[in-house]
Amino acid sequence: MEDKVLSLKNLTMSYSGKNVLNGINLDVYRGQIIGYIGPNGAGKSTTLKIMLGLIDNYEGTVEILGKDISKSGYTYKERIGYVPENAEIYDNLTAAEYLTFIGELYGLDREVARKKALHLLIEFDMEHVFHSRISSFSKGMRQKVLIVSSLLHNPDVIFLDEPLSGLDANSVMIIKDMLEALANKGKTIFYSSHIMDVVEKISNRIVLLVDGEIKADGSFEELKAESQKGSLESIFNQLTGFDEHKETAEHIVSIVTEDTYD
Ligand SMILES: Nc1ncnc2c1ncn2[C@@H]1O[C@H](COP(=O)(O)OP(=O)(O)OP(=O)(O)O)[C@@H](O)[C@H]1O
Repeated sequence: MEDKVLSLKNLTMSYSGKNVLNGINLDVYRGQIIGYIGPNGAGKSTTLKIMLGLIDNYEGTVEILGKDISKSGYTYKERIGYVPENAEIYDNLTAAEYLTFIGELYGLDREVARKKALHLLIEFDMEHVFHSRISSFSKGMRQKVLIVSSLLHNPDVIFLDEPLSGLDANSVMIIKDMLEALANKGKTIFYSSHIMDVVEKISNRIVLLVDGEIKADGSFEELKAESQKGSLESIFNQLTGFDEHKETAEHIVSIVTEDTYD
C-alpha cells in the first residue's frame, strides 16, 4: 500500500542469547500517531533504535518509507526525526551553534538552519538563550532544544522516546497540539512514553509491547471496549497482569521504615 510508512516483519533481537524482541509484526501508515507503550525492559527503545539504524544485528525485516533499511543505506534518515530518551548533546555549544550544526548535518543551508532554529525557539519562549551555552540550560530547556533539533529538516516520520521529560505543563500542551497538527499534515509519529494520559489523548493507535511481543494494538476506544477498563493506565495494568501496586508500595514503606536494619 502506498501510504505504508513503516513495516516491521518478524523483527527479532537478542542480547547475549536473551531474546528482547520476539517476532514483531507491525505496519504503520501515513498520518498515524502510534503510542508505543510497555513495561520497563519490554523492548520499546530497542525497537526504536533498530528503526533508526543504531542497532543492526537484528533478524527480520524493517522497511521505512518503502525501503528495507538494511539495504537502502542511510539516506532514509534524511526523512526522519528522532528525540531520544537519553540524548548526548554538545553542552559547550550555544543553542544557536548546536541547532545550526544539526540543521547542516541534515543538509540545510547554514543561514536557513539558524533562522528556522531561532523561530522555533521563539515559539518555546527561548529566544533570550539562543546565544547561551546549553550547559547552562535547565532540563526542560534542553528537552526543547532536542525537540527542535529533531524537526528542523521537516521530517516525514518522527520518533519520540519519552519526549515530555522535564517539560512544564504549558510546553506539554504545545507539544501535544504540535504532534496532532504534524500528523494532520501527513507526518507519521511514533511516540514511546510511560505517561499514559498523554498517550491516551494524542495517539490514534496504541501498540502495547510486553516481553518483546505485541500484546495489544488498536485505538484507545478499541482497547477500552476489549478490556472494559476506563483509562489507558488501568488497561495497561490489566494487560500486563499487574494488580499489586498497593501491596508493593506498602512493602517498600515497611522496608524503609523498619528500624532493625543496622
Ligand atoms: N546494550 C544492551 N545490552 C544488553 N542488554 C540490553 C541492551 N540494551 C537493552 N538491553 C535489554 O533489552 C531489554 C529491553 O530494553 P529496552 O531499553 O528496549 O526496553 P524499554 O521497553 O525501552 O524499557 P524502558 O521503559 O525501561 O525504557 C532489557 O531487558 C534490557 O536490559
